[in-house]
This record gives sequence, C-alpha cells and structure tokens, in this order.
Amino acid sequence: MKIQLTEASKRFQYEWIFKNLNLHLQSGDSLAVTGSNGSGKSTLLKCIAGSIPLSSGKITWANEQNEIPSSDWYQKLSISAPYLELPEEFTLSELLDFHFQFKTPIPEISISEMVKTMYLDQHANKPVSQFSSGMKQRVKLSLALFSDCPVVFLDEPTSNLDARGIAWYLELIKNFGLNRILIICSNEPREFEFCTKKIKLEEYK
Ligand SMILES: Nc1ncnc2c1ncn2[C@@H]1O[C@H](COP(=O)(O)OP(=O)(O)OP(=O)(O)O)[C@@H](O)[C@H]1O
Repeated sequence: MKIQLTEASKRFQYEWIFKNLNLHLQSGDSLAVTGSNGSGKSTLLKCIAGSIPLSSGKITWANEQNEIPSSDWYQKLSISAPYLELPEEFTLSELLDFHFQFKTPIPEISISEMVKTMYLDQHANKPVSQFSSGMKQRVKLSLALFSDCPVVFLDEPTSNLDARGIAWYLELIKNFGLNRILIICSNEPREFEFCTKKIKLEEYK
C-alpha cells in the first residue's frame, strides 16, 4: 500500500491550513503529525482519508498493482479519534459483532482474545455507556488496530489513558500496528516516539 501527497494544500475561506505538503508513505511507515491546537492535524487526516477535498494538489492511494479510487479509500482505513463516538447502547460483545460486520477482523487473534487483550473480559456484557473513559479509549484503539486495514489513523491515541493504559497502547502498536501505514496526530512524544517519519504542520503554512 502506498499513499502519495503531491503539493497538497487546504484552506478554509481565506485561512491556509497547510500548503505544498509532499509526502510518500508505504506499508511499514508510521507518520507522526504534530502541531499546536488548531494547526490542522485533524483536517490533514480528513483530507488523506478522502472525507474532505484538498483546495489544491493531489492525494493518491495505490496497492501493489493499481491506484485505488478515492471512493474506496474508506474500506482500507480504520480510525480512532476523539470526535468519533462509539455506539454506547451496545454491550462490548454486541459492539464487536456490529463492527466486524463492516470491517474484517485481523486473522492473528480471535474475537475472545481481542476482548482479553483489551483487559475487558469481565465487562464483555456491560453496555459501553457504563465504561470509564479509559475503557472506551481502549475499545476505540482496539477496534482500529484489530480491523484488517492497511491504513490506520490514530488521533490523540492516549487521551484518557493512565500510565498502564499508555504502556498497553505501546504494546498494541508493537504487536498489531507496525506492518501498516500508521498515521498518528499528537503532541505527546510518548504517543509517537516509535514513528519513522514526522511532520510539523506549522512548517506548511
Ligand atoms: N469545516 C471547517 N470550516 C472552517 N474552518 C474549519 C473547518 N474545520 C476546521 N476548521 C479550522 O481549521 C483549523 C484547523 O483545525 P483542526 O481541527 O484540523 O486542528 P487540529 O490541529 O486538529 O486541532 P486540535 O489539536 O485542537 O485537535 C482551525 O482553525 C479550525 O477552526
């Protein structure tokens, strides 16, 4: 899998969010996108995901053989972000059943092993609405990384996680994240110190 940004630029009205961004990513690459609040990290993710258009420039996704049309990018992509809510009326078991009707689970582990890996096996039949914020964050990250997608976006991955949760996140990335294209939006070095590439959005204004 390859993602190429060529002179990618985005503005809202008269405000440039980023300009002339060139980037080449392939499977195995992990990219940290850093920048202050409001610098445009989430906007860049949305452009790369194809959910909002660039103002100028080009983004292409390709597998080994062919370019992938932008209408199909979402099939290759899983996302964990603070602004994406879980359907909280489901129990965790129901949520996993629901989620994996749309995404293929990774072949390495079974659904019951996923629940154990989340340290939520005691809570599988509890509605997600009753989970703590840290438990919900572990569910969001797990859904993203346990989906068999070649591209994974993680926006502020350790928000709501305590020290044990952060160690759990780093282990999850090590075990399930590193053979994909991983893009992490963050200003917390501990969330992205393993990344092979880094961009600072303030440098693209
Ligand atoms: N739909 C929109 N219309 C107009 N302006 C927008 C829109 N979406 C975002 N913006 C503006 O784009 C800029 C970048 O916002 P964005 O959410 O991408 O920043 P961010 O780096 O992810 O911020 P944070 O770290 O606070 O999450 C902000 O000035 C924001 O107000």
